Amino acid sequence: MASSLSSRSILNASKSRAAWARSSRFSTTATKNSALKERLAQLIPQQLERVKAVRAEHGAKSFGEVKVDQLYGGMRGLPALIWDGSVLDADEGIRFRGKTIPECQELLPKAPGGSEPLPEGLFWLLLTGEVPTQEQVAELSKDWAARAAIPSFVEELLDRCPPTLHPMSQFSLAVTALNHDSAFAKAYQDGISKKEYWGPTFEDSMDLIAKLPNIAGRIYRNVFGQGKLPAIDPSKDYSHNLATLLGFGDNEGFVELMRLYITIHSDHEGGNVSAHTGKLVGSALSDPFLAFGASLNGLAGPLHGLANQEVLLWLRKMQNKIGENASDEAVKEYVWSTLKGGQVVPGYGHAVLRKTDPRYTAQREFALKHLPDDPMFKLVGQIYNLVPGILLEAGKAKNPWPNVDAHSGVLLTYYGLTQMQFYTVLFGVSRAFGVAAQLIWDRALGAPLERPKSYSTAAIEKIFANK
Ligand SMILES: CC(=O)SCCNC(=O)CCNC(=O)[C@H](O)C(C)(C)COP(=O)(O)OP(=O)(O)OC[C@H]1O[C@@H](n2cnc3c(N)ncnc32)[C@H](O)[C@@H]1OP(=O)(O)O
Ligand SMILES: O=C([O-])CC(=O)C(=O)O
Repeated sequence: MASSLSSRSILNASKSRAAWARSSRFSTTATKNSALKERLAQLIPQQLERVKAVRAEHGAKSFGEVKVDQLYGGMRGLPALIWDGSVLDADEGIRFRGKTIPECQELLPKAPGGSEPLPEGLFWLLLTGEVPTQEQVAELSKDWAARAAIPSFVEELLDRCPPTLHPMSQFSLAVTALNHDSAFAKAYQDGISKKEYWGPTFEDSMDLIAKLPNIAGRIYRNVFGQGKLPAIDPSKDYSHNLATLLGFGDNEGFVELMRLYITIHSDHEGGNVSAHTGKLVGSALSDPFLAFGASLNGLAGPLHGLANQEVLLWLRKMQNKIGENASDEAVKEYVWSTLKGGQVVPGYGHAVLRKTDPRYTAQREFALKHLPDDPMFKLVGQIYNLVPGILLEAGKAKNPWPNVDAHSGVLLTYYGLTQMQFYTVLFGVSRAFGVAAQLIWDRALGAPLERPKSYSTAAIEKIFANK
């Protein structure tokens, strides 16, 4: 009785959802059989065979020992996940499907007149391992523009948020609410076969990425009072549209920055907080909106994506305290006072990297080209010359070098996007690319529910009592 009641209420809910969708102005007009989806459909059987072969040959082999310290120490270095889009080397930094950032900058298609890679191409690369053609990338831009509208209830939800609610909380709320129209959730309720999971996951992922500029733009304009949101232009690329929705579409430098920014922040292998959270939540067959909403809540932490906001706050506080054009001695003293106050120097250190983050270097090169004389850029350079030495002297941080977040805020500030509380939203727009690509593959390869084993301290004491 209870189960028939609950299935009736699920049925009613899905009927009213369908009625709502018909009545709302939301509709997906995108190409359903895109070239990207067709290419994936060709690649999936090959990858299934490849994984089967790897497991048959190596499945029973050990990957090394696990130390008790790793359980207490945030699982550093623990081999625990499969993530195909990118791999992080401690010294060299990230490679997207085997390609470094400079290689991606060289090989991926560009906008006419532009010199930074289009993130559409990066998404294609993350998903297929292949560099797309200009035409394939242009089709993706059009597809995303066609899917960009957000349901009116999500617009209302955002419009009702108090401007004091952090932009990342608003972002996560809106992305989670997109689950209302999830193709995967609907297909699951309709009894889709496991073998078909990847199809609606692909559609949801494409919708997710496509709708992020409208969500980000609406949050920005609501919170910072920047006027009415313009429409998406189907003839423009994703980054150009994002820039337009934020009010910077006429600034070609900012548009180029968005292309670079979204490309380099997209993916950082699978163990970082936002990527792993998305994969974990997706493993329960929560749809991509629920999974990526969870990713965003992780990205919103100050030790992860929020560090780009923290860097700017820290720089501003420094300037208030010691003035602009401060001497090296004054900057050093300020850095030491941060450490002595028991705080971290934001933008420095990393859980895996042991050298300067190549994403930092890519942004520095962008700055050298577009804003070489900017005083904040010069301050970032001054800090780069001083902080690693101080962190080494302090003796705790395993990596004294800057990460991606040490540089991004200064570039945004230069172009007039000065509201630092918004910075992590842009990181989130980009991170959707990497998380979505892996969610699609996880469903295509039948990745199981994640459920590692945990231990209590008492259990560890007992295990090693007589050893
Ligand atoms: C996109 C990204 O997520 S990139 C990272 C963004 N985050 C930041 O920039 C925040 C500043 N950096 C940090 O807090 C750290 O370096 C993290 C969180 C990124 C990495 O953490 P871990 O892997 O634990 O670093 P590590 O093993 O080097 O930490 C050892 C000690 O050095 C400290 N440490 C590490 N980096 C810093 C730093 N930038 N400033 C001060 N202390 C630091 C740690 O807090 C830790 O102290 P504890 O022993 O008192 O707990
Ligand atoms: O790799 C990490 O742990 C953090 C990071 O730089 C990212 O997620 O971009």
